[in-house]
Amino acid sequence: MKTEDVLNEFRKVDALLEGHFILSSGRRSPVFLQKALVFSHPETSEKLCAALAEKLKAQFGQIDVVCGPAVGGLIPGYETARALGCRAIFTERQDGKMTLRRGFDIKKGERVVVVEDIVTTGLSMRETFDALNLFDGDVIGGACVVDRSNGKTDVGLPLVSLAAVDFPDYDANDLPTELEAIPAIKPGSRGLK
Ligand SMILES: O=P(O)(O)OC[C@H]1O[C@H](OP(=O)(O)OP(=O)(O)O)[C@H](O)[C@@H]1O
Ligand SMILES: O=C(O)c1cc(=O)[nH]c(=O)[nH]1
Ligand SMILES: [Mg+2]
Repeated sequence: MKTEDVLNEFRKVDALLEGHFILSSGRRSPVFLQKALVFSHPETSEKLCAALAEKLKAQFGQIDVVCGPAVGGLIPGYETARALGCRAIFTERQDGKMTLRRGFDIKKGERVVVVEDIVTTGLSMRETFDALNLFDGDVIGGACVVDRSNGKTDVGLPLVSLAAVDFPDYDANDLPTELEAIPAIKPGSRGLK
């Protein structure tokens, strides 16, 4: 699948939003990919994640465990694991800190990949690597459906993306006038009370 094919899946379900958005990192953007709308269609999720799994196999070879960070990584993580025929686990935030809970374990020698929906600054991916590195097993890399940094983000390990785009984002204290004029909304779950 090409980047345009992936973006078309977002357009089809009106999930390529325009406005003023507060991203997980706190940065602001006039564009937001509302992945939850895309992943509410199981056949679309299956198609996207099967394509991502092919890229993962080509990059990493054997993969034993896929970890999808909650909330956004849950569905793509599970669906990619299904395509790979491996185990699916997830991390979640506990008092804001990305954590592996619920009795999930990673055995020595198991090769683990983190699958995110979206990567922008890569902070969530790095936090997930840190959470997983407290366990046995080898965290070998990451993947995402859309890389909003167009390949520029360094997550510290190899990163595979199904689509790479260059959507603008800004420091909250340095907004263009057209964004300042629109009230900001925060669609993601980081910091939710
Ligand atoms: O690369 P980053 O700058 O970290 O941004 C990407 C992260 O932002 C979103 O999560 P968010 O924390 O908004 O919550 P969600 O998973 O509930 O959407 C998305 O699911 C990624 O995890
Ligand atoms: O950076 C983010 O938080 C982010 C951007 C985006 O387009 N979609 C999303 O779910 N999160
Ligand atoms: Mg997330």
